[in-house]
Formats: sequence, structure tokens, C-alpha cells
Amino acid sequence: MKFTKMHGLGNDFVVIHTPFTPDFTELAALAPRICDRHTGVGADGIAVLYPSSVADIAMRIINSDGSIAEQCGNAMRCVARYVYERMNGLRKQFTIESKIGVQPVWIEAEAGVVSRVRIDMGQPVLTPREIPLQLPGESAVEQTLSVEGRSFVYTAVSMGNPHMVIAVEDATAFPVAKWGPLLEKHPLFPNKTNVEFVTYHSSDEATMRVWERGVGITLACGSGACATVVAGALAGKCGRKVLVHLPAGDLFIEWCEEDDRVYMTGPASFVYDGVWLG
Ligand SMILES: N[C@H](CCC[C@H](N)C(=O)O)C(=O)O
Repeated sequence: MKFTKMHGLGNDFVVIHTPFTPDFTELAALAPRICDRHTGVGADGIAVLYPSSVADIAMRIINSDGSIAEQCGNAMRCVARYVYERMNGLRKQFTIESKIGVQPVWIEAEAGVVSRVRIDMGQPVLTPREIPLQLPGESAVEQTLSVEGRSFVYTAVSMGNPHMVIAVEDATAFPVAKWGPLLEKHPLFPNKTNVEFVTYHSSDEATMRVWERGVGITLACGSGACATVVAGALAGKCGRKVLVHLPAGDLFIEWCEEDDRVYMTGPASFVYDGVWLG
């Protein structure tokens, strides 16, 4: 099976472009083998590109554990660059259909060389029952939960996929591998959740580390960076335009007051083209 390896700030994907709507169940079953970093291609997930009747192209994201996610910001930037350079004659504005709907894309490029990609990541979902989060009431801002005797203050946000955002003293030193898996599977989140550990430096800068649902620690999470800004703004820890620092670079996130939509801007990189021999 032909594929293209790409990454968004080190969150890496096997991009598979098919001329027809694929059998997602079959691909999901293959994901752990394809994504295995020793016996497979190695990636955080599979991004499947296929024709759409409502947008220029459709994309679905499959986590490395085979679970199908609703949204993936870094994969969206990768497939947007793929479409721009290989499919649409360098048209800089187009749309991608994801599980949450049609998402507009803007390519920043000079003479065909892409510098950054901007994605409309849609409106955040904040009511617990829609995140989903088993919490009564209408707000999931600065709630408290406990795991193994330690309590955490979190804000839950959905960008189509669920996120638990936790402010910490120093995100770069936080034991993500210890607490991430426990929080990912917390019973309050019936669909599990991505978990972001964030240090808010100022109104327009933050540092984020992440434990991703269905993957584990990744170098970056685009939808997580969006959730980080929404959660921080709701909790009064940052503004609506924030540079989010990740190990391999930065994402610029804007939660627009006028349309309530979150815009994410950042890089996307090709690595190589290959054939998976199964
Ligand atoms: N693991 C995520 C999907 C990938 C999201 C992330 N890679 C991004 O860039 O948004 C989930 O199950 O919701």
C-alpha cells in the first residue's frame, strides 16, 4: 500500500490517499501494525484522504491504537499541504471535510514553497454532555477530579474530540507518562479524552505537553493546542490569541470573538513516499 509520511511539529502520520471511500474498519484494524515504530512504518496515526461531495477532499484520522478520532489539527495541516502541492495546482484556499464538518484551509506559501498552513478548527464545544463528560450542569471550567489520591483542576473542551486541559507549574517537567494514561481513561469521560498539561506564561504565550487519546505522548497536538487556548481564556489564564510552544516548534491559535471559531496556524512537513508491504 502506497503512503506518504508527513508530520506536524513531530506529530507524525501515514497519509493514505485513496480514489474511493475506504473501508475504515479494515484500515483501523491495520493501524497498530502500520503505526508500530519497530515492525511497521511508525507513526502516531493514519490520515486517510478520499473524495468528498461537500468539500475539495475528505480526511479521516485513525489513531495508532486503531480508534477513529473526530478531529486532528496536525494531520489537517499535513493533508492540506499534500493537497496544495500534489492535487490542486497550488490553489491556496480550499476545504477539507472531516468528521466535524467542512473545514476551510489557507496555505501560506511563496513561489510554491509552503511556510505555514492555517486551519479553521471550528467552534469549541463547552457543555459537559456534548464533550462528553459525565458532569452535571453547563460548565466544565476549572473542575476538580482525583486519580490515585492526587486531585487535578481541569477544564474540559471538545474541538470535535475531547480534551482535558490542566494548568501546571512547569509543563516541560511534568510527569506526563505517569498521569496521562490514568486521566485519559478517567470514568468521567465515557469516550476517554486527550490530556494537555499547560503552563500559561502570559496572555499570549503558553507551553503545552500532551498525552493523546489512543496514542500516548506525542510531540504536538493541534486540537489540543486549540483546547488549551479556549480553556485558558475561559479560566482567565490567557487571552484569545496565543503562541503555544511545543517541543518541535510553535502553533499560533486564535479563538475569534466574532465567529467563535478557533483558527490554528503552523507548519506541515513531508518526510518520504513509501510502500507498506504488510
Ligand atoms: N488522538 C486524538 C486524535 C489526534 C489529535 C491530534 N494529533 C491533533 O493534532 O489534533 C484523539 O483521539 O482525539
